[in-house]
Amino acid sequence: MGGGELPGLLVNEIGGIHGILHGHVALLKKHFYLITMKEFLENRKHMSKKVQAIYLWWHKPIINRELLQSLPNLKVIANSGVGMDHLDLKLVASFGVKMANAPYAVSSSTADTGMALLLASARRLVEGYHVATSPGMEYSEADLLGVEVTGATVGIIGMGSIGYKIALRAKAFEMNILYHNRTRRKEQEEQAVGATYCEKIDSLLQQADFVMVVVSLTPQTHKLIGKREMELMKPTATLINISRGAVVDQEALVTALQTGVIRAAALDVTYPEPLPRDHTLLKLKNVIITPHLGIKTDKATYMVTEEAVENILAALNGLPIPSEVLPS
Ligand SMILES: O=CC(=O)O
Repeated sequence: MGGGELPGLLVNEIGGIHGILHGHVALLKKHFYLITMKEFLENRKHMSKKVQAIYLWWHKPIINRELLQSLPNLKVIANSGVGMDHLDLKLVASFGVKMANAPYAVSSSTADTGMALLLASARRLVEGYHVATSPGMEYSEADLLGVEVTGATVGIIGMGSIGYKIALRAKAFEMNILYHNRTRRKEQEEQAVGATYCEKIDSLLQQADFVMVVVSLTPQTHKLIGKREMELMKPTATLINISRGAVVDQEALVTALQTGVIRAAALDVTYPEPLPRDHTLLKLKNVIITPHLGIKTDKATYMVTEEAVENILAALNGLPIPSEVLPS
């Protein structure tokens, strides 16, 4: 069995779709005795006492009451990303277990995903790809006319670390920047990226050519962007969502895209993920969808593991957890 004195870390699997990447195993093994869910389930009695921490990779393993009840020595659950909507925070806290996310590691790569979608939609990259790779395909010049990004207005909803990095990038593209956030950023921070605060989301929606949704999914932000909000947007505006699918009312979005209420959408997140094969969103020409590419770069995924290691070690040593998440 092995494991020595190292604290036991439960992970869903190594490799595969829901498993930590092989390149991270050495880093984790330096600090922890790794236990996969398969090993745990095969030898539950022995393993359950060893587990002191869980590392969630893409929402796995699934944390429920039964699992929490079976882990008497569990002290902390560390997430490999920033969004914690997949976890019942109150339930976990009721077991005296701490939680942490990884906001620093993900901010640049996720902001890049947002900008990539903005540019791809503005300049009709996907339609252009189909034209270029289908010789003989009929199209008119007008079919590929895009929207000029320079001088356009981006409205960022959610100005946390990812939103701020989007503003930095938008500034480099000479865009006008509006933002909405629960709390206003400091004046120096606004000035550094040239961002203007909109206290009301409505005024941002009315002015933006590109609306970028970056908020976390909470009961307060569920379907934050619905029919009413889309109708406030300009008919020439594009909606970009890199947060969670459920922040946007997807039925309302389909109608808005079909009836010209808004120009286009670019979505890295949907509900469910992936969408069923026959979903209308997959058939609309004015939509770009990517499979939750968010943080997925080699560097960012490694950094989330480093951030998780830091968080877990702090929790196990009774020190303040750098990115602790508390139930609200
Ligand atoms: O989706 C990615 C994250 O929550 O960091």
